[in-house]
Amino acid sequence: MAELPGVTITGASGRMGQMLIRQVQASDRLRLVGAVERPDHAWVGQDVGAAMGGGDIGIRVTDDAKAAISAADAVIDFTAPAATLDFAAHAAAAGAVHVIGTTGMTDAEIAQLAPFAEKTVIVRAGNMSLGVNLLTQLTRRVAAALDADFDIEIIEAHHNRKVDAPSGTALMLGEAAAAGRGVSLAEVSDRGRDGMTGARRRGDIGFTAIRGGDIVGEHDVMFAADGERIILRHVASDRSVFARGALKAALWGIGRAPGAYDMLDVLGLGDAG
Ligand SMILES: NC(=O)C1=CN([C@@H]2O[C@H](COP(=O)(O)OP(=O)(O)OC[C@H]3O[C@@H](n4cnc5c(N)ncnc54)[C@H](OP(=O)(O)O)[C@@H]3O)[C@@H](O)[C@H]2O)C=CC1
Ligand SMILES: O=C(O)C1=N[C@H](C(=O)O)C[C@H](O)C1
Repeated sequence: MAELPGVTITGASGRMGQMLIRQVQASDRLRLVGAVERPDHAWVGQDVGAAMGGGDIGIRVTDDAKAAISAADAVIDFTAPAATLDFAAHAAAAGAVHVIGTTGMTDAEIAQLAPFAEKTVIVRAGNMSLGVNLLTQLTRRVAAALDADFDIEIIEAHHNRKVDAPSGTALMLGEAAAAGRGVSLAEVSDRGRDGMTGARRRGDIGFTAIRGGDIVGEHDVMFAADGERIILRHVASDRSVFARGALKAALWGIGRAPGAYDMLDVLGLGDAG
């Protein structure tokens, strides 16, 4: 019987890294072949199952990302922007599918991925859940149906360890709303209100970030007009929704032509806007 496709997980000790390892171990379609952490991390050299508090699973955490990615058909990467760019170079050289969940990347960092997407499949999304990707399509439709009498506000809430704001999901939703309105998000984005801001500019898309406790990820898209409001909401209560999407993306990408893709491609939602 042919071996299952092998997957390497970067940022193995992280919140998402551990969730991804559990999901790959539970999968009957993928097998874990690598677990990467940064040099000097306490987990390096340990069996990743034991490091996570369980029994040995036969995969040692390594700081040799190049070797671990070369040994895999796909790498699933929820880490940090600089690390993701390093892993992209290794994935492109090895022809491994690179599933990127990392958020907080600047436009310049995202642009640096383009040459790697000529060599391998990159699937990148600020949120890998089915629900949020569907919500982007709903947001786009509602924004297209309403004029700028409806102020669009995106409110996101996350745990107190999150380092980037607005969340990657909030930005996806902002892009969807802007696309629905036929405007550029860069031109209408209002991210930082503090002090004497002046009245709200008609047509702006506003962002608010809440950080607290162990909130997994919550996003509201509010369309507020005089006398009425529409609120589209997604609540993630378990990180497995992101991990399951990432595994789906890895499987979808294996054997596909190189290119830059997102979860709408993976989920077949691309034409629903
Ligand atoms: N797209 C999506 O669906 C989702 C995206 N995310 C995003 O995923 C990212 C990670 O989130 P989360 O798991 O909560 O964060 P964590 O901080 O818990 O995990 C990040 C992990 O990446 C590791 N890391 C950072 N740099 C390197 C490196 N150079 N080499 C190897 N490992 C490295 C960190 O190690 P160390 O601790 O030593 O720094 C840590 O283990 C964030 O950008 C988050 O926004 C999260 C959930 C869903
Ligand atoms: O950091 C997180 O936790 C999350 N990050 C993603 C984002 O920035 O939108 C996705 C999810 O909301 C959880």
